[in-house]
Amino acid sequence: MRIVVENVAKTFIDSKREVTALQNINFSIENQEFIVLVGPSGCGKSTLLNIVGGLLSPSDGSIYFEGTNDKPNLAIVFQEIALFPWRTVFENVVYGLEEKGASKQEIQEKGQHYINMVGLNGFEKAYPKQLSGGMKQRAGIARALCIEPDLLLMDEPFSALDAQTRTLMQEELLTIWNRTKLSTLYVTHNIQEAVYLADRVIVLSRHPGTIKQIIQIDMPKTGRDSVQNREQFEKYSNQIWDLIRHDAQEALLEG
Ligand SMILES: Nc1ncnc2c1ncn2[C@@H]1O[C@H](COP(=O)(O)OP(=O)(O)OP(=O)(O)O)[C@@H](O)[C@H]1O
Repeated sequence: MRIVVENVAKTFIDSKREVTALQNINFSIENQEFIVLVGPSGCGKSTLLNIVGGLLSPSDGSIYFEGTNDKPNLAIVFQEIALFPWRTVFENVVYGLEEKGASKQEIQEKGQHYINMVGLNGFEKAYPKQLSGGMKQRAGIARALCIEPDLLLMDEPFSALDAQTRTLMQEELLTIWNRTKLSTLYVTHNIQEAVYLADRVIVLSRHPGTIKQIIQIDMPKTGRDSVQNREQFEKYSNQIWDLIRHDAQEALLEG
């Protein structure tokens, strides 16, 4: 499936003011592509992700899902994973499958498969309150993977985690992606995370949010952070930071 975002704009209107959060947004997500949206605070990253995910409607423009006649299957992972506290890890992970009316056998097999994939085997019967932040995030990812979505949407999924857990989760996400090759739209503030994960990075500018540049990361999907690749990794990181710096400074001053 290919996703086309065409001329999307979004204006929020409330009693006090009108905010044009996005304007003239055009890009595609090719089948099995990992796209990362980066940009300073308030540039409209989450708004765009929510529009592609169908949680918000655009004020203008359209999203097309090419190559499918059915309603596309989308899964979203947020920064704060909302697990059902009264359900075990396993029951949380298979929630979407149950909703779809999957058979008992399918629920059992897929649930276990994705729990194993995110490294939560042994914790199937644990409840969310017994899990660390990183483990909750893994459970949320397994829940999203379990419905085998056409598109995985992730909005700063690791930003509430400590730096070391975050690095490990990035590595695991890449391993999972190499196995599943799911088309993914991923939002982050973090430039290194973007260069580490993306096939293409979309850099947004703010007020209103428009696409400043789309950068193809021409590096193999494994070992990007290795010593041999350091120079190229830094080249991409610097290129993106140069595009964002001015807007980020403005965002800082505006608070
Ligand atoms: N429901 C809303 N009502 C009014 N304005 C909104 C609403 N949601 C977002 N905005 C505004 O739209 C702009 C983009 O917000 P959005 O949250 O998408 O940015 P972001 O890039 O994800 O920011 P951050 O990185 O800080 O999470 C901001 O100016 C924000 O204040």
